[in-house]
Amino acid sequence: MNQSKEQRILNFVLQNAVRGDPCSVVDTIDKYCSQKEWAMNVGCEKGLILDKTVEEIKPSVVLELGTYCGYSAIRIARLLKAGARLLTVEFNPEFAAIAKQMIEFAGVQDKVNILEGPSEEIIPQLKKKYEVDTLDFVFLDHWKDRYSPDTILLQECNLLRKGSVLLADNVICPGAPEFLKYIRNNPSFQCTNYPAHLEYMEVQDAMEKAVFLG
Ligand SMILES: O=C(NCCCCCn1ccc2cnccc21)c1cc(-c2ccc(F)cc2)cc(O)c1O
Ligand SMILES: [Mg+2]
Repeated sequence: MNQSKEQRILNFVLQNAVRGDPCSVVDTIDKYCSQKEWAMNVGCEKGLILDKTVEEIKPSVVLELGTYCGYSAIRIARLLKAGARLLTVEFNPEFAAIAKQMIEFAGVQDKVNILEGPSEEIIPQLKKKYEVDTLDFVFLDHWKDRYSPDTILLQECNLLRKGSVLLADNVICPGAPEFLKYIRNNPSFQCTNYPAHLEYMEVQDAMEKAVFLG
């Protein structure tokens, strides 16, 4: 049975990156996906916006929606302080299996917990099953039409506190118009837009940051 694109990306990392070095894994994925096969990693340009947001917040508890191959999970985890943890949600079992191997190869597995399933099922379990009190940082990178319902669900589940930061990928391409409408008209959020390019392409995209005001 021929390999998936995600398996090819993992194999390229296993053969070309440095085990235990998260930056080399990130750079190797970017090299493969810019030169050989496009893939929906957040990429290096938007990845820098993600890095700066994480470094600013210094979060203890992070939720990522949309693991894919683990690229952004590795970017986030490499910047987390000792004892901080990342919970990342992936509903595609093949992607979750690839991400697990990628995260282990990068050496950040002690900071990362991959939760398999749809966000609408996982989010209500975070407090009791995953011992989360509140979330310091949420990276939204899953189905674009789930960004606003899941933001509402996070509030309903009391998972946000004054100062919790949401960062959403792809608000221009593929786009998340309903999310932008919801979040920018909601007085409980302070929004900032970060124009950028779609990963590995000369196509306009942007990230949206939203700080929960409580
Ligand atoms: O679709 C994107 N991502 C989501 C993938 C599916 C997530 C499924 N999933 C994961 C966890 C989870 C939990 N609950 C429910 C569902 C869940 C995406 C697409 C593009 C893109 C594609 C083509 C193109 F021409 C231009 C741009 C670029 C990106 O950066 C993207 O992120
Ligand atoms: Mg994305």
